[in-house]
Amino acid sequence: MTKNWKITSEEIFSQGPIVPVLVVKDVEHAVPLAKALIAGGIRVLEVTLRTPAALDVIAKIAKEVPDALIGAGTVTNRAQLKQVEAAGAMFAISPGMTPDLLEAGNEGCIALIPGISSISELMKGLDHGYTHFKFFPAEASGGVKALKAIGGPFPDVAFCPTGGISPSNYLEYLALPNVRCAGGSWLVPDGALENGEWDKITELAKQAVAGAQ
Ligand SMILES: O=C(O)C(=O)C[C@H](O)[C@H](O)COP(=O)(O)O
Repeated sequence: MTKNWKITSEEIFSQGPIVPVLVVKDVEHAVPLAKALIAGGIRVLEVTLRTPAALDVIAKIAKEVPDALIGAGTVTNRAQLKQVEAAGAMFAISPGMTPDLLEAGNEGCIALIPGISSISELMKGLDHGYTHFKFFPAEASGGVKALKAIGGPFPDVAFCPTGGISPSNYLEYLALPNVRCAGGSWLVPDGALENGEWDKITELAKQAVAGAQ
């Protein structure tokens, strides 16, 4: 299935091993946060639609931090996909999938990475022409063992697991052949963001990236 996406999901997955999942309440944090993560060696950013500021945060990063590959998380329906695309997101990630969201993703201009946590969902996604998925909630859905098992019948499907990933387990995920990158909120602890501890965020990013090399 040919898609009109500006950047493919494979290109997004191959930018680096870590995808920070960001919950940003204050639009003033957008640019310094993005710059702090980029200084730490991370390029792909997932700003979740969990706060009223999220669309403005995406727009600001898209405009002011050209080095970032800015995407939106928690995109659960067609309307949100349109909104994040208009805000300047270069990709969208969903914790799950619906037939309508999958169709909207195929019709849209930015890559959609649907979320799955079962084989049947994976097969629905494949039927709609998707090959790159979020595996969510990763730890609660069987974690590394589940992804290893899924790799048997579906060796060509690529995953970005999130949900319960931390410094203590992300390397086990990244060691799997069907895992291209791992995502999570651990890189930007709430306190560090609220207090504007940009150096600390850069340091956490550097450690995570260095560990994965
Ligand atoms: O908001 C979304 O769209 C999600 O799909 C969920 C996030 O990816 C996870 O909540 C991150 O999980 P933690 O790293 O355990 O905090």
